[in-house]
Amino acid sequence: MNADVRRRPPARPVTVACALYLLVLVVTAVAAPVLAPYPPDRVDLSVRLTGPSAAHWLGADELGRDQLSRMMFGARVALAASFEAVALGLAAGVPLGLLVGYLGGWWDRVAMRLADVAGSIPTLLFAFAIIAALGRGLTNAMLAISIVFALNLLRVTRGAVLVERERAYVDAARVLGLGRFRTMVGEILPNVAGPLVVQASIFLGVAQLFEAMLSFLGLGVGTGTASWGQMLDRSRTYAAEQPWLPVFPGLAVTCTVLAFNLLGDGLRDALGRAGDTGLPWGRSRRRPVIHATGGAVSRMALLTVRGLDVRFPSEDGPVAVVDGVSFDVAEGEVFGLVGESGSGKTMTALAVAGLVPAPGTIGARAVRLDGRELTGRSDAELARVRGPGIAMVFQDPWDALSPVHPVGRQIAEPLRTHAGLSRRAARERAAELLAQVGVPDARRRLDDYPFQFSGGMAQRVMIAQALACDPRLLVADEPTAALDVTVQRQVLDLLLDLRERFRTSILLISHDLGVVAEVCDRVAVMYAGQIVETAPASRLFAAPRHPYTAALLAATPRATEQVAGALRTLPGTVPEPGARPAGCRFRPRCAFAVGACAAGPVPFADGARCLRRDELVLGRE
Ligand SMILES: Nc1ncnc2c1ncn2[C@@H]1O[C@H](COP(=O)(O)OP(=O)(O)OP(=O)(O)O)[C@@H](O)[C@H]1O
Repeated sequence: MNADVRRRPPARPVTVACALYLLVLVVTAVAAPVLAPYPPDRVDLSVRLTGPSAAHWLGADELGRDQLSRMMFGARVALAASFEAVALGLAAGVPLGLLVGYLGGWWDRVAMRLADVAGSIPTLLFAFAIIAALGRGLTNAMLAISIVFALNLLRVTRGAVLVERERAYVDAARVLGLGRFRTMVGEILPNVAGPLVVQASIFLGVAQLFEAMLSFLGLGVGTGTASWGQMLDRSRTYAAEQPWLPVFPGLAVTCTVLAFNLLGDGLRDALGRAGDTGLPWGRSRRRPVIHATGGAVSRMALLTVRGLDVRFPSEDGPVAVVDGVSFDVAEGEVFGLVGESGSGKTMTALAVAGLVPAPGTIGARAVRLDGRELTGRSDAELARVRGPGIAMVFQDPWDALSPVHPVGRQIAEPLRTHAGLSRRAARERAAELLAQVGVPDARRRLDDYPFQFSGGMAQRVMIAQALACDPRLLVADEPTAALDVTVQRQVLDLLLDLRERFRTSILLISHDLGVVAEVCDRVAVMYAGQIVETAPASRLFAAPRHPYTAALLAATPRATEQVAGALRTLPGTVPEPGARPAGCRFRPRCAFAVGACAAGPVPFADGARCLRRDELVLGRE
């Protein structure tokens, strides 16, 4: 893996620009008494209603007051009001949301019904009511806005807490004897901080807009104080005489609201990309996703898994849906996982990638990919490994591809995230990948949506996306189950072909024993979360050793026929070494051919033995 692949995704330029703008605004507001060229209230009737000039860069108002100075002091009002409203909203909404989300029950029901009632009243109307009750003034106006914010933040916090409280680390905290307060504040709150930060930054923009509106209506700051809303209000009367008057305060309000909103957007994207969990902040980022349980490991394989467990909490305690699974996948090998539905195949694959859904927990003595230990890594660290190290192809391509984005963008996304490619370079590479997986007219099809592709073609798109960062291991979970037989064959051929070209190892999960017999080098059979037998494909299907494997084969007559077909023994002679058969295109190391490339597990002369259709390997077993 090259150094580029590990780089953090760069922040979007627009987010950086917004952050810079807001920084300049804060500095200007704080240093307004020093930076402003004139006192904000200095009257000079000689320059009354003049436009921008060298002495007054933004012109002067109807009393000859310097517009630039008033704008600078107005920034103080705007920011102070916004921060006041959002701080009050956070102070009331977050603890309440944390409490009702964590405690649930009638606390939750009462709080949410009250929030529903309050939420049904329009914000401005609510503000008018509070101002009518408490009197005019910026503090009262912002108090009204902060109540609305608090209700919104209560909902956001509660929603996030409902997700978090079901996670295993909360159970672990309880087991450790942490009290409710410490669990809520020390464990859950840091994990819900991400969406709250994003929401708060968006509310800062909203508060700014409300401050301007209320001041414009004369309900905010007192008439003497410089504020952008008041400047806009005054400019209405004199706009015909001096059209510049509303331009700068209007621009300031628009830019500031936009900047807060775009900053919130940027933060949401950045936080989402960093963790892939939607709630990536806080302690879970530092918590290991796969817990190491100790033990020795082989150093030979590309993927080594030892003692892998996946547990889900249940009323009777944690249930192991994957129980002490161990296997190796060699470089360039196709390793099959078979077993009945619910035996734990998908969970095994998800656990290897650290993607088991909450509240599942993963434990392993070792999960080593290409020499790198994955146990003990946080979710953010694993997210960086997934694209370049492990990629996944799922059963249903339409489910796994976003329906609202063109496929080109979906293939380019991991390239931009993991490899840090520019938009143009990622698009170029996406076109190459689409062509490599056999999508005709690839460049033109980059702008098509998934629904415009047939099943087989959509599966190819997903394979292209999975291959975008040259993964060392491709996990294919029932990649052909949703496809008809002809297309199945093409997709399997494609996977094998890609394995040959890129030496990608494949962990293939399938119900279809015929497919597994044809394409896998070795196969592990799973039953009730455990691997009961692992063997080379030919041996496993020809002479199953475990009764469950035999029963599995016997229970699927169609597959038995297919397997038998794949392993059919043909009378033949051992050809001369070096004679490469026409049909044997998968493996360079296969130097022999037998008839029409469909030999069985019968030893030939010199110990040669055809272990698979299309393949003859000398002395493999
Ligand atoms: N979110 C979850 N919470 C609790 N148990 C789960 C969850 N997801 C899966 N399981 C359980 O884990 C076990 C293994 O599921 P898994 O999806 O790995 O099976 P599988 O062998 O891949 O089956 P299939 O071939 O039908 O996909 C099943 O008993 C399933 O019910």
